[in-house]
Amino acid sequence: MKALHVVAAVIRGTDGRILLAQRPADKHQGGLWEFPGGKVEAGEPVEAALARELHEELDIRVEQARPLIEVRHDYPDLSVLLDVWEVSGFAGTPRGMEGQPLVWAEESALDDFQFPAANRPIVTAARLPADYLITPAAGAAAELLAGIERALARGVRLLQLRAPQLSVSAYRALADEVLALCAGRAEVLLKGPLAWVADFPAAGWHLTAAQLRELAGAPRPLPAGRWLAASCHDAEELALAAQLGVDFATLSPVQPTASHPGVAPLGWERAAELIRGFNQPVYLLGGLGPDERERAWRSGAQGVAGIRGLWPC
Ligand SMILES: Nc1nc2c([nH]c(=O)n2[C@H]2C[C@H](O)[C@@H](COP(=O)(O)OP(=O)(O)OP(=O)(O)O)O2)c(=O)[nH]1
Ligand SMILES: [Mg+2]
Repeated sequence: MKALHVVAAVIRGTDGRILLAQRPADKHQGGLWEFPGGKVEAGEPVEAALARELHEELDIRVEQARPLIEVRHDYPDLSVLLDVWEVSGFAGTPRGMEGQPLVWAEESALDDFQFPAANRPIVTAARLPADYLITPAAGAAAELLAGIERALARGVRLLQLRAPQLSVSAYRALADEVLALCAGRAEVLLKGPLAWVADFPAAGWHLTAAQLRELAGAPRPLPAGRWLAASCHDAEELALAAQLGVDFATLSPVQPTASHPGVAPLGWERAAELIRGFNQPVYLLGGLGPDERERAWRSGAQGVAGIRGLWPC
């Protein structure tokens, strides 16, 4: 089958809205909305292709960009590798140089647009931040709550409430408080038995690798509007996560960690290779913090997950 390498851009305005363009009716995936971009030419560096396509199609000059996600998709007639970058700085005012309609869409309104089938993971990646905070496995409920409040003040937008130090009833009570505190400010994923899912309708769910294995072959246990993530450590778990339809995964441990001294780390190269085989956003985890965010992006990840550096002491 014909294979295409395409570069596409999630272009974000200063108000957070995202620029979409409508594909001409007579082209492949015609009439659908897309993230602006086009074919990478033979031998052309991807970043150069990004700059060229956005200049040709929108008359803008890219000033700030970082890799967001790579998506592989097989259409019946064509297989595409979409190399998606987030563009957060540009010069000029975008205009449709090929006559294509443009629209600045709110993140929350992206579901109202019809995209090509390959774009689902891109929409997910566009909605997720670069950092995924996991709460520390020590401390009383009140301390965790105070820490989360400080993290919110610092701009944390996605967090996993993990508190193995608490009893079941203390965890569930804390979950209610955390969800109330985070409402409208950050997305919260809980950990625990799937039997609890209906008790916390505002929460997403973060599955352990053991839960993933138990769910093998089952349908997605949460509706599409609620975040579903899973902890993965190898290709097999990533495959189970993909099969279950998770929105994103964590992949660990990338580096040695004090909390899991006996576990061999994946290392950066293996992590990047595993990410290439998985079509949804991945947060890298294990001995990482904001200092490794850039390296995580270059490895194909959405960003970093963790406590260190993200948890405000
Ligand atoms: N730009 C872009 N292409 C996408 C998206 N989703 C998706 O499946 N595609 C597919 C559709 C096309 O098969 C291919 C992009 O090719 P294209 O026709 O836009 O390439 P181009 O801009 O270089 O166009 P042309 O000069 O060849 O006319 O990738 C998306 O969000 N943005
Ligand atoms: Mg194009």
